[in-house]
Amino acid sequence: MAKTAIEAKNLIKVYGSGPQRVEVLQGASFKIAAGEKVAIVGASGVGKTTLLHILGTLDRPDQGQVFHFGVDVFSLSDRELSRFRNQKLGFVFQFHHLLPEFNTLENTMLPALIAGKSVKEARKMAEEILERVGLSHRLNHRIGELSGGERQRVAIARALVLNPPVLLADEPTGNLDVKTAQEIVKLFLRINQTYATTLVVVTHNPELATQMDRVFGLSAGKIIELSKDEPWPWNKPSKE
Ligand SMILES: Nc1ncnc2c1ncn2[C@@H]1O[C@H](COP(=O)(O)OP(=O)(O)OP(=O)(O)O)[C@@H](O)[C@H]1O
Repeated sequence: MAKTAIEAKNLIKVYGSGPQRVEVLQGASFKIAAGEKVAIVGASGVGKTTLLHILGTLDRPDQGQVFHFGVDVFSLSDRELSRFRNQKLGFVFQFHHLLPEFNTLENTMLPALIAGKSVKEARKMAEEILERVGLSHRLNHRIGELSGGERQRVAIARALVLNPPVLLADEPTGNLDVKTAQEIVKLFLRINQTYATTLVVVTHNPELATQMDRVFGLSAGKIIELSKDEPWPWNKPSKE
């Protein structure tokens, strides 16, 4: 059986207090195998981004644990955690968060430089992954000179430059037209096949969600595994 890449145990996360109190996660637990592709879906505001940030150690749960390949990540020191995030996780955000004053190549090199690679090594790694995502002809373009789909591909290349075992993506097709979104879906599938990268994708896009191995629904603070063939609970027609 495949190794467990990510295990979430009884995650609890509450924002605010008094009337502002929102119990976002109320005991979310699940396991994701190494090399698996999982979508997280759910109604707007239900807590998907919060959950993804906790899985990616960008935010901490109030209670519960997250293990990446058996490592209890929130038991690491801040320094160890930064290193872990840089080397073991790739992030793709809805609004790509690229640095506009730098070009495609420089943006992609950045995680490798932070990891201590030489400029020469970082450049080679960035060029390789940019070729993989079909951007070899845009290396010297600044971010503002790229299309939405190209920017998202730079963001994916940057997330993958150190070949992390886990890629976390938040609405990666959210701002793209249908055709460009389909290209990004294909790219994710190719990356998963080529590098056996474990993929966790938060999305409202059914086309992306149903291409994953499993679909997790976040509802009332808990994770339920959904069948890909039935309408998801919040999409069911109302009985009235
Ligand atoms: N820093 C915060 N302080 C207080 N409340 C917050 C904070 N971050 C998120 N929330 C609240 O927690 C809930 C979950 O937010 P989250 O962004 O995780 O939802 P989501 O499922 O990703 O939503 P969407 O699909 O609309 O992007 C929302 O009700 C939101 O208003």
